[in-house]
Amino acid sequence: MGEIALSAKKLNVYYGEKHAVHDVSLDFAEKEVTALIGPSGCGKSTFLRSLNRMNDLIPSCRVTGEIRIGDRDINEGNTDVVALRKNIGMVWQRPNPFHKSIYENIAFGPRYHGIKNKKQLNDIVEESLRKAAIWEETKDRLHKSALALSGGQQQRLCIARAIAVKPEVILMDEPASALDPISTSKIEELISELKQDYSIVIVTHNMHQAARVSNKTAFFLNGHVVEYDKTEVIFTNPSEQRTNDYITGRFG
Ligand SMILES: Nc1ncnc2c1ncn2[C@@H]1O[C@H](COP(=O)(O)OP(=O)(O)OP(=O)(O)O)[C@@H](O)[C@H]1O
Repeated sequence: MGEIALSAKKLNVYYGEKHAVHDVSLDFAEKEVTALIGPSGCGKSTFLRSLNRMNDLIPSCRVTGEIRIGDRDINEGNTDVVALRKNIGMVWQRPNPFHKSIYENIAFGPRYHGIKNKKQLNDIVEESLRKAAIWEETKDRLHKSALALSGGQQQRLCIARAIAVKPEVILMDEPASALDPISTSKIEELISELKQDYSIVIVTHNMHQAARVSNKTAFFLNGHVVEYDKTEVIFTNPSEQRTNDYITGRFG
């Protein structure tokens, strides 16, 4: 494994009395894609959201354990959560562009974080859209509404928006599940490109997708991680019978 970008240690997540994630410890390597798979309700999204403290927004939610990035635990009280979410970006299941122009969707984050220079903002917009493989489709309509883009284009725009603030890690919660097959394959190609620069953690229901895009896979069941290994091992020679049963479609 390369350098560790992000690490969960004995992470537990509760919604009131409901214990949704049990004692999960996982290391995510720099510049690798890690897929989180498992049946509906097994805690994948809850775990993913805890990696940049998105669960803080849910009043009943309580988290124990550590999430380490570098030498810091993000669950410490003095964490700057805005800076944290700049460093660990998020792409959601449904594309959620702001009701603004394509340009403003991308420039918003860098501007919020203090970049005012117009040329610098222009460069960031172009670079982010290029990296998200949507520059050619948008360069002549940068000041038109982002909502006029197709769903697949909107999702690539949302990826560009996440990239624009220069994160180290990008979290993706089923980023292609609302898209058609062509848009899905564009997102998958993009993920393969992006891992040259970022660590990516992706929740997916689609096992073919996990097998295609990820280096490592964690199999979740009832809030526990049953098995975590190289993706090829999980899909061809898992150690646990429950992993084998899941990937061969016996349940879930
Ligand atoms: N906001 C919430 N309040 C209360 N319980 C919740 C909340 N969100 C999730 N849960 C519960 O926590 C458990 C884990 O849910 P989670 O959404 O993390 O699973 P998942 O594996 O991502 O499922 P899916 O694949 O269907 O999205 C489930 O039992 C779910 O009902």
